[in-house]
Amino acid sequence: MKTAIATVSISGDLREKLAAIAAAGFDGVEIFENDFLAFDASPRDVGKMVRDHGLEISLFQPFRDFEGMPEPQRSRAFERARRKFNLMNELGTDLVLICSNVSPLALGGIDRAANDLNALGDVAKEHGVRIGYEALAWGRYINDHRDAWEIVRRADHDQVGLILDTFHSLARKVPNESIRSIPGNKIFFVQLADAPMIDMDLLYWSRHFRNMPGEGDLDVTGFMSAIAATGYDGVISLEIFNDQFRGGSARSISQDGHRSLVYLMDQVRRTEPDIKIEVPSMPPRVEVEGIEFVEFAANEQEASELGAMLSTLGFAKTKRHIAKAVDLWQQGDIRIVVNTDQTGFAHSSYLTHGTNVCDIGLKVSDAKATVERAKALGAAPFSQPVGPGELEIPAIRGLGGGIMHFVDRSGDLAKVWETEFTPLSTGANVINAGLTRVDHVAETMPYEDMLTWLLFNTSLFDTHKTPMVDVVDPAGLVRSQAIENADGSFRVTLNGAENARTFAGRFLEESFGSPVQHLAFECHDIFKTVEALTSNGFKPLVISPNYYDDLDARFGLEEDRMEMLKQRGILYDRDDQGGEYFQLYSPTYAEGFFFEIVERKGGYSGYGAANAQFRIAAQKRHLRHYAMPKR
Ligand SMILES: O=C(O)c1ccc(O)c(O)c1
Ligand SMILES: [Mg+2]
Repeated sequence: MKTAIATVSISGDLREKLAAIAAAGFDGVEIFENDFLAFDASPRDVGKMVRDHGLEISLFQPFRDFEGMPEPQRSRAFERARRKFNLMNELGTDLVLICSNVSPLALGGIDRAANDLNALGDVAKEHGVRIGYEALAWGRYINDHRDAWEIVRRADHDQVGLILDTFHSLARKVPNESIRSIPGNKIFFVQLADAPMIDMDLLYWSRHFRNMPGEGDLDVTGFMSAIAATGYDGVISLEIFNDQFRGGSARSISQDGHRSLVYLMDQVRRTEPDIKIEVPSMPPRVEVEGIEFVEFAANEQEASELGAMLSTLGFAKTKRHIAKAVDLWQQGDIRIVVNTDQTGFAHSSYLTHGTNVCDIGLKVSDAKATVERAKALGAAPFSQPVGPGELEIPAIRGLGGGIMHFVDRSGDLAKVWETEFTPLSTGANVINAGLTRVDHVAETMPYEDMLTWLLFNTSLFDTHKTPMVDVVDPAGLVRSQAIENADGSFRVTLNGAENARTFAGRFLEESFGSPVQHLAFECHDIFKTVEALTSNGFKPLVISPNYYDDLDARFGLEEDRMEMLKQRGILYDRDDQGGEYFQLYSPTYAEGFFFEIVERKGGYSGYGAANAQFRIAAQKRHLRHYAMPKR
């Protein structure tokens, strides 16, 4: 499998783009003509620059409005093509993409187009180049790969083949199965892009909203499986027109691109086991069974404030690490680790971000295999020296500067809490509040990084994404999307902040990019839980009475029930099947970190999106009214 990416897909000038593309591990590039035109080096020098980066020019594109023109435009188009073939010779590439004609002058007619391509095939042969014909979804007459293939078939020329682009085919819902009858050697090139399902003009959708395979909603895997079935063994190339990518980090977008291709081909291999697909073998997507622990990095002072908050939530400090200043707090199946050690990763995380979640431990089916798959997908393994009596726990670097550890049921790893920790005599008079497990981990990132997070999580773990929802903060929009496994034992919400004045954006800025902004714990009887919390001295976030008036209007709850919610500051939601969701929020801590307590009833599977706006407004009021702990 040879991989490539079009230069349009990422930001920078041509030199910056090439450096990022090479670093991400691609074999080649599609030179988008405008990137070449805007660059001030000769075609020969550009060709050399590409090869000096260890890349090849897999394709030159696009050549527009060629087939089916009347005279004199037809002759002009041939002349134009000759000029570009000369340019390709100098660049050192032998394949050009001709996209279907969009000109109002075009005459149409399948045989006319086939004849033109056949005649151009002769010219191409003189120059030692090949032509690939692609149907644009908005082409004037040709906008379906089945018609483009018919033209290529009738052109019947060795130099003329078909280029398939997932976007054009899937956006128009052309069945993937139609690809299987095309001979693989007549497919000259394959371009891949995904896109979110939005009802929009095709051209606008294509030019602004494409994203990497796996980041959108199109069946790119089905498409690629059909391609694989034709015997195609050429380049697979990303051609992504995306507004955020154009302005994003060239390095990280290129890395995502490479990850998306490895992930895609791994999926294809699993759905088409009989087809030979060259992709490094790797373990399948990892089954996550739950969250084993969440670790905070802190200093002594802030650890005691955090501890006070945990106590009001009903956690007990149960264990201390055998060698380090690391405490374990527990309630139900929840483990919170508070690390104030002056050495190691947690300490450097504290120095960078202040008190923050620096590490998340996941319970997985196979911890070693998780790291192996992560490495195959381009993630970095993590390790630090282990002291006497400590275990080597498989780990990787996550996004946003944190790390992730993986434990499974096998051998020593299952006993890490007994091996590395010694029990403390708690004695404290904290009342257990009935919190049973981590319901979800909520991560905040700049909006333009959301897809990176989405791909990272869904390519590594056996999870799916939920539809994106808009959350209105008084200062701007926050987009929110969840990643979950099938039984809900692993849920992460991604919250993309559009600006730094939103509650989420402010947290990111103040914490220097620390991603985990809140932890939500599950309980099974929120009213009982509140009783225990109150005895522990917990003070919930204060919600506006207006919220409860509206709640009453919307759901018509019984009066006492309504009063109970209002008195206790509990937010409420109900789905169409009658499933119910109860949410209670802690005050904010430090730079806007907080805890949430939720109860799900009757199969409610969402996150209370309808309540988020009112919760955020309350949190912002809280930030204004109460002095935050200073450091
Ligand atoms: O948007 C376009 O014009 C355009 C050009 C070339 C392509 O390969 C393509 O898929 C789209
Ligand atoms: Mg294309």
